[in-house]
Amino acid sequence: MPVLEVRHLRKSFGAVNAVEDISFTVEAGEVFTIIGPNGAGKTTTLEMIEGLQVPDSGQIEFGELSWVKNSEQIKTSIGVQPQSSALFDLLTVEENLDLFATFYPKSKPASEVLEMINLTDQRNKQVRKLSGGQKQRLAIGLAMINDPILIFLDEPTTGLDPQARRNIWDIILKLKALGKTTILTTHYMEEAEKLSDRVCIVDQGKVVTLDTPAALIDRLTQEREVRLTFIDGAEAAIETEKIAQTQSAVVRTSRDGDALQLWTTQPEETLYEVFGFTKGRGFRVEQISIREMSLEDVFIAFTGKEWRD
Ligand SMILES: Nc1ncnc2c1ncn2[C@@H]1O[C@H](COP(=O)(O)OP(=O)(O)OP(=O)(O)O)[C@@H](O)[C@H]1O
Repeated sequence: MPVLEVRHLRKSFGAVNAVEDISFTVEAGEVFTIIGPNGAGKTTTLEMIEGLQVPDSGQIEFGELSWVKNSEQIKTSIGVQPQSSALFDLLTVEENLDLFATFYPKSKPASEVLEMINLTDQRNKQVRKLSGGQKQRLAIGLAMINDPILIFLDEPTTGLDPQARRNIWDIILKLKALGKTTILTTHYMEEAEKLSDRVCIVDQGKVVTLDTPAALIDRLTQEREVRLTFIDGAEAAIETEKIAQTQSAVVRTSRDGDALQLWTTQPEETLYEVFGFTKGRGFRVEQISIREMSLEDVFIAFTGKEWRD
């Protein structure tokens, strides 16, 4: 049974249709990521699900529970890390956790949460003295103090350096290992691709597509881009391009000096042919790379917009 089911959500602010029609289900234990351009309606969608905004229409169900009938039960079983977290700067890390624990009838021991977010050594430090990454880890810790089954992380890594981002990824993976369900929004495509079981792309308040990262990429194209450069210069590239163009798997080619790009639906076959030819002619290949299509290519294909990083 899904832990969350959202059907035909709508929300307008005056003339702005922030959310036009959003439906999806989230299964237990998955990392479900919502991505989309600025203003696509991601935060409004999350806030409606989190009970912070009332939808104009549509249904939100947590298993058998709904906000209308079971708000207290839902509040104890979800954890929310909003985009801008309210941490108490003059309290220590542990005092923040202890304080948040008092908001719930049942909570996890602070020491367990500190371990999860890797802040045990900083437990007695005032929040104002923490780094940006540490503050963000604490914000996630506060979202898990009530031991929720479903955790919402709204852009948890925005503005962090690569190492601090990876530390947050570790927490998300630990939550997954514990069987928790995470709903994530992010502006980092690499993050969506690495962490998510499924990705939901929203644009202009609607779901554009929803699937596993691998399936989304596969659906977009079976092509791979092969790049070759030659030690023997442009002549080798020109001759190899001619041979490549005779193959049915090669969809198109492009050449710039001694660099050749091939787009092929069967990279392995294409490479056998190409190397058979270059070996026979004595052309030496200097570099070769094969690029898979990425989630970023999918995003651009579905929304027509460049990704902002
Ligand atoms: N309280 C509000 N009053 C008026 N308009 C709002 C309000 N909240 C959101 N909007 C508008 O609704 C649209 C969707 O906003 P939302 O914050 O949900 O998008 P988002 O996908 O989360 O964007 P971002 O990636 O920039 O955070 C935007 O046009 C936004 O300006």
